[in-house]
Amino acid sequence: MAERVSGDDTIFAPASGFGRAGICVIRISGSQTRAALEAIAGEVPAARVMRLRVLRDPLDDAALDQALVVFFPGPASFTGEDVAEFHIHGGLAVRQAVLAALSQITGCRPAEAGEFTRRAFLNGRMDLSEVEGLADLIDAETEFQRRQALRQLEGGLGDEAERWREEAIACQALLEAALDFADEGDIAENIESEAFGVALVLRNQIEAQLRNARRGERLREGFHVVLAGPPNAGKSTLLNALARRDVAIVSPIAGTTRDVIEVRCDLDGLPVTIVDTAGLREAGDLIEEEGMARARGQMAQADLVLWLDPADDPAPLPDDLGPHLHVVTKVDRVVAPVERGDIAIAAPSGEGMDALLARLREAAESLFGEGDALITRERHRIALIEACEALRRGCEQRETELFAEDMRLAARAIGRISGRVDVEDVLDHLFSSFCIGK
Ligand SMILES: Nc1nc2c(ncn2[C@@H]2O[C@H](COP(=O)(O)OP(=O)(O)OP(=O)(O)O)[C@@H](O)[C@H]2O)c(=O)[nH]1
Ligand SMILES: [K+]
Ligand SMILES: [Mg+2]
Repeated sequence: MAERVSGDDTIFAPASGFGRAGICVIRISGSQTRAALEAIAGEVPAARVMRLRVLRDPLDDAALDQALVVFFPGPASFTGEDVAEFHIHGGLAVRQAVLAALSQITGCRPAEAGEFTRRAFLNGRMDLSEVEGLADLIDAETEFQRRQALRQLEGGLGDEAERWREEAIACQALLEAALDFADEGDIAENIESEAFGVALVLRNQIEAQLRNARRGERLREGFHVVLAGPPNAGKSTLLNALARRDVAIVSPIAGTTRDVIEVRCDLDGLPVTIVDTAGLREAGDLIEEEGMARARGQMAQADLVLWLDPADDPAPLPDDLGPHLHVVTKVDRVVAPVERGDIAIAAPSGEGMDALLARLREAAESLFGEGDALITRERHRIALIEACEALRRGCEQRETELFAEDMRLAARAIGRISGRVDVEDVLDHLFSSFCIGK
């Protein structure tokens, strides 16, 4: 990532999506925000009140657009700095003209991806877990993802982690007090056993959340369903039916699909990624071999494999299949009722599709489970596992000093969640995942 020119720069960028639209919001943040408002909108409007203004080119005073203008003085703004928004007409030429006008203001430059949010973090307006919640909210594709992201943006994880961190610090303080009273045996012992109790309760609370961790992470990423089976089993036909669009090539030629094709679907709010793969068989050219290797790789990582087994040409289930549903396809091609498998479908006519969807939903729900997970990223999980380890080790120490040191380490590990410690490595990665203007 490029070095930032200077922390004092005033940055600007369109905050709404690209392309032609009714309105485009251009956001400005930094010490030159007032200057930019005066130069382009003619005045600095009262705080947090929208005003209709003609925007003008600061060089020749030519009108650029009619816009709604709003000013958020720092520190009570999104970034903590002076912030303004121009709600201009969303045409490409209008946007270009206003951005060009902003470039002419001394100290103003276009923002990098995530730079507004980075400033909000650095100015203490959001903690790291809230920044992640914001990133997830912008990326949320389904209702469940939206809810989880919003909870995190509102501090669901950050507040809890802060409470845990304070408990660990309180425990460390108790142990240090016990050291001070080391000469008076009873007092020291009582304090130490109180610390022991605090550490134990804390560890139980964190472990309870860790049990939900995979669920939170999987909800962010989506439930992974892999379609597998012999060539011509109807995998691509089923993918197209589930995606409700023509994503993959379907043909009567065995070995049509070679690459892995992924489609993200919304199953009543649950995010599901459906993966189509190359048909598995003995023979094949080099490309087909590679396709089958990829198919096997996908099957190994799947949350659920749908093994497709054509009614008119039975394909036995592989031995080492993990969680799966045995789906008999092309049931319209046989006269006798199908006696094998978990479910029977004919995707082109829609037969059995409602039942298949219900089974998929059941499987996804049992993975995602009930209730709300706080932990949504591997980063959180690793920090909390480390904290639990320090809490456990501390309780087993014979020396009070070592017990206290482990509590300090536990607090430090928990502190990584909100970005109080060791954040630099996370920051660049996280902010670069944002769009420009956020
Ligand atoms: N009659 C009938 N034909 C089907 C059904 N499902 C798929 N087909 C046909 O079966 C053929 C193979 O379907 P595909 O979806 O390409 O099969 P595939 O499993 O993706 O095949 P590969 O990509 O080659 O591994 C196509 O001609 C489909 O139209 C079905 O339920 N009934
Ligand atoms: K085919
Ligand atoms: Mg196919």
